[in-house]
Amino acid sequence: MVSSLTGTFLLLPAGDMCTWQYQDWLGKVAVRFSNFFFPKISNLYFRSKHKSSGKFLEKVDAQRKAKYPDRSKLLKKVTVLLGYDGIDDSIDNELCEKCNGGKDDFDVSLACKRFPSISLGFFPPVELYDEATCSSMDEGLLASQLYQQFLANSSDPKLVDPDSLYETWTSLCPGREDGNSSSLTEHMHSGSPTLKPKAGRNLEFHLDEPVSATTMLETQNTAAPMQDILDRSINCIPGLTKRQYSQLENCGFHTLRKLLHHYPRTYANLQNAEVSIDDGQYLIFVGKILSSRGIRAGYSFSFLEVVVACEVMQNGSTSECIVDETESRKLRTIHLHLKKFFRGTRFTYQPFLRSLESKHKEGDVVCISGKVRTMRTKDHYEMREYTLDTLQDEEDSSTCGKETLYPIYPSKGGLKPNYLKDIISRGLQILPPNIDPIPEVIREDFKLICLRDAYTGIHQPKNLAEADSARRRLIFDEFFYLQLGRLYQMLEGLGTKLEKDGLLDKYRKPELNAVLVEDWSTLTKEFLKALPYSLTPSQLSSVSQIIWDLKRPVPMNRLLQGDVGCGKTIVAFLACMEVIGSGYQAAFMVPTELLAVQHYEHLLKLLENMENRQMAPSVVLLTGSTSSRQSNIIREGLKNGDISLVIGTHSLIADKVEFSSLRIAVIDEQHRFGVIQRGLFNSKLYFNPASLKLESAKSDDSSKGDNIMAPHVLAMSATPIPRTLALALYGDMSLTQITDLPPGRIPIETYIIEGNEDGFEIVYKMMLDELDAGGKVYLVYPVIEQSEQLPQLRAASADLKTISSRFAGYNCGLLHGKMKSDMKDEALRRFRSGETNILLSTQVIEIGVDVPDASMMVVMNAERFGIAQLHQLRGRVGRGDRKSKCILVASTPSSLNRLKVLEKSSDGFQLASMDLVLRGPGDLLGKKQSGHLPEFPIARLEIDGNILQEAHLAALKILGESHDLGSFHSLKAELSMRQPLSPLGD
Ligand SMILES: Nc1ncnc2c1ncn2[C@@H]1O[C@H](COP(=O)(O)OP(=O)(O)OP(=O)(O)O)[C@@H](O)[C@H]1O
Repeated sequence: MVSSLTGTFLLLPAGDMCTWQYQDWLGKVAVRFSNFFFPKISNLYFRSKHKSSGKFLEKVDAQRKAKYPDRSKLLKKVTVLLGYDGIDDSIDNELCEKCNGGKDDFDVSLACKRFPSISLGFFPPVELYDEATCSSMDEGLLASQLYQQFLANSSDPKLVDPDSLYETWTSLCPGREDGNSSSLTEHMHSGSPTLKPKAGRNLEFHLDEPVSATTMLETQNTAAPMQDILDRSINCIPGLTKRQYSQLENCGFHTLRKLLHHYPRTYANLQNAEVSIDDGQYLIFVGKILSSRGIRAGYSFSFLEVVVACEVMQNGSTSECIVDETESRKLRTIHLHLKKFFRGTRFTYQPFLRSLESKHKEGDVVCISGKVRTMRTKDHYEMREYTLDTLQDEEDSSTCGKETLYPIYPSKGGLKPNYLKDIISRGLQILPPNIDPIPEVIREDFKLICLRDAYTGIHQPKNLAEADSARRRLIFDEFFYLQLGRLYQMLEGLGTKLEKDGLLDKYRKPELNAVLVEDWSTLTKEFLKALPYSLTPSQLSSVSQIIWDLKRPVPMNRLLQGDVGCGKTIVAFLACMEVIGSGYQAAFMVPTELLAVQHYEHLLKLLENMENRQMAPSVVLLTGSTSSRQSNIIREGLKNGDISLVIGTHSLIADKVEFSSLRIAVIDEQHRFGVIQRGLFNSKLYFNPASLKLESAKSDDSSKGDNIMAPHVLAMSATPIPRTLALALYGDMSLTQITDLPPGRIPIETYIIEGNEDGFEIVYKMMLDELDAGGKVYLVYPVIEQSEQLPQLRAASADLKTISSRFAGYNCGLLHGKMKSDMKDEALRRFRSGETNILLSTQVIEIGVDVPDASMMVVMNAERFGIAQLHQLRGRVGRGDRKSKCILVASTPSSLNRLKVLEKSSDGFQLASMDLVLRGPGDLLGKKQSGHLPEFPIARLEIDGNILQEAHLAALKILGESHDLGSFHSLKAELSMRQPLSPLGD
């Protein structure tokens, strides 16, 4: 094997070797080079059986003037000749074995002497750099520059410590440490002095020496694409070990962006240790370094201990006390022991420890902040979590310790807050200044700080004001890209510039356009005539706005909001009629079968009332309970266009369901559908011109030039979500609100009653009165069956017997989610028709159930429900002209207060806003629905509504200038890096 390989090797001309693409090897070899490789290879060389490898080592030496990759290439060959698969293999096997336990008696310096191409300390100690890091460093632009600096400085034989690599990094990207926000690129462009390593210290750079032309060019090239650094793998952070890298990866920190978006939970406001020092406090001190020692404490364990002496007040006195010499005696000296621990044999080498020690010089004045722990000896404290800043002089110390915020991070996936803090701070150091995709003019207009300052400000704020502006900028970003993405998608669907400008104009001016009833399609007008009531002004204007949208060659994405029972369904039916009247199809998707059946029956009844019955479109019901034979017929009808309107559950989004010419998708209770379900629904609902069968039926011009348009989407929400939330979910701001209730509605009387014996007597008495007066009663329970774990909860099934015997003269029915579909329909039908007078139910009735003459609702264990949910439930009564009551039975006196808001208010918007503030948007939409919200890691919709509005305006401004973002390359790139957005707000 060796000989054959040797043969191959010798045939290769040296020139070829120089051109080989061994970039990835460069990193790998760099990793191993100074730590294991030279001693090991040399060691192996001295074994007689590997004499041939010696020749190649000599060849390596002969190539000493060649570029580094060529030498590394040769070294790799040597390992292969020695019988290993490569350097990795050799290290992982025999070489590591020695490293871990065997006595390594080989004198490295001898090898260096013999082969001058081998220089020790050529690279930073490789223990802390894994292969991945190095190869990615090699790819990274900043990294490559740094790498070049190291190569250029290769003559320095000093072994360097791992931390210093990122010190160098910092010096390449001057950061906030020195308060200087100027950038490397700024230096380059302004022609100001450039960065170059200081002679003799390969990890320091200063500004007064020119760099070579190559470095200059590289640096200039690096300037433009810097914003993509955020989406690079976290292994671009220097100093990350392989273990750290995989730990972070496992916890979801795949990119630098993900890491930097792990925001502090809060900030501890560090105080000067003026009064007392207690265990676990976060404090700030200014003092002088007394000593710095790197200590080898075991075979594979070492630590650095820096002792700092600080003067603090005697307990009980404050700085103001020092007015004269005598008073100043009240000062006492304490000793802080700053400790950093290292595990691993490689950290026990003396050069490493000496180099750590040398970072902290005796007599340096430093500012230390962090968590203190008292030690046994009086006035001695230990700090393991700390930040240390060396002050220029003692005067500096006066500015220290005024107010310093110490970020407290949430832990993630087992990674400790302090560990994350450290990694994040390293991540911040490699951020170049030019990462901001948002143009300066927008930043100025909306008074935003730049992105790099925002990241620094949120993670390492100097004061609360800085943290606050950072937070504002980051929230702005969360909203801005959401809005930009939505609007961009909408513009993409449009053909001409005029149309695009028109759309943007529409969103700039919130006043809505409407189509007069006269201009509605004939079918819509006929259907309107068949209604047993007149539309309320709000319903009428909602239909007119929607029809205006339907006539435009832009897919509508509109949310129809309205308080419970305000009559949204009829508005959606009219929109469907308009589309059908123009020769297209409509789909109406609801979350439950119960609701699908109800809507279907309701619509059929209305269509029956139509004067011109021939005009009535074909309507079908498709749910999970539809027989497969029936489903096949329905699918066929939808495909060939025979069916105009389908009402159904999520069966509508099944793969098999195809439409001939779907033009509108109505999604009732839209937030009840999962993200994936809605995505599927959107993607499949594309108008298919090939199978257009109803072309001849077109009666208006709404379809001109739009035969490849996505269907309009009308989402409805019975949960009256506040405007900010709606805007966040629907960046295009197509929001229609029904603000009035149908006439004749009498406000529901709400009572909060404690569920004790007396309380229930009152409740039963009120129920009996209602039943005697001819009313119908819903009894709502939190659970179906009684459970041993929660005996205090009343259960619907268990209560059936009790209630039936208590109200012997009246019929009771049961309705819950576990019942079969037809049983549920039957239970509701009997209640609607009056065959049953009391319906014991779970929250299954919460959504959309419409029994207009139901006049009383009693909610058991009402404290188990959210405010918005109770409001929804309460909306099941009071839907007709009968005076209705809602009784909320609270099982504990403490929960009475929370429920009282429902007694006072019947305004769904007000109650929902309250819920939003109290519990956040996820809870408002129900726990299962929280995933529907776009990710807002830092923004709080309930308090950041104004920023959302600004972000919307900024997005309009940007797109107004460039519809396809062609003039904003960085923004476009940023947008594409963020999650693709669906038209429904996911
Ligand atoms: N303009 C109107 N005049 C009189 N009654 C109306 C009017 N509009 C709707 N209704 C009736 O009001 C009741 C509630 O309407 P609908 O079910 O559409 O409300 P909704 O907004 O969908 O309520 P929910 O949020 O509970 O689903 C229905 O019985 C409906 O027939």
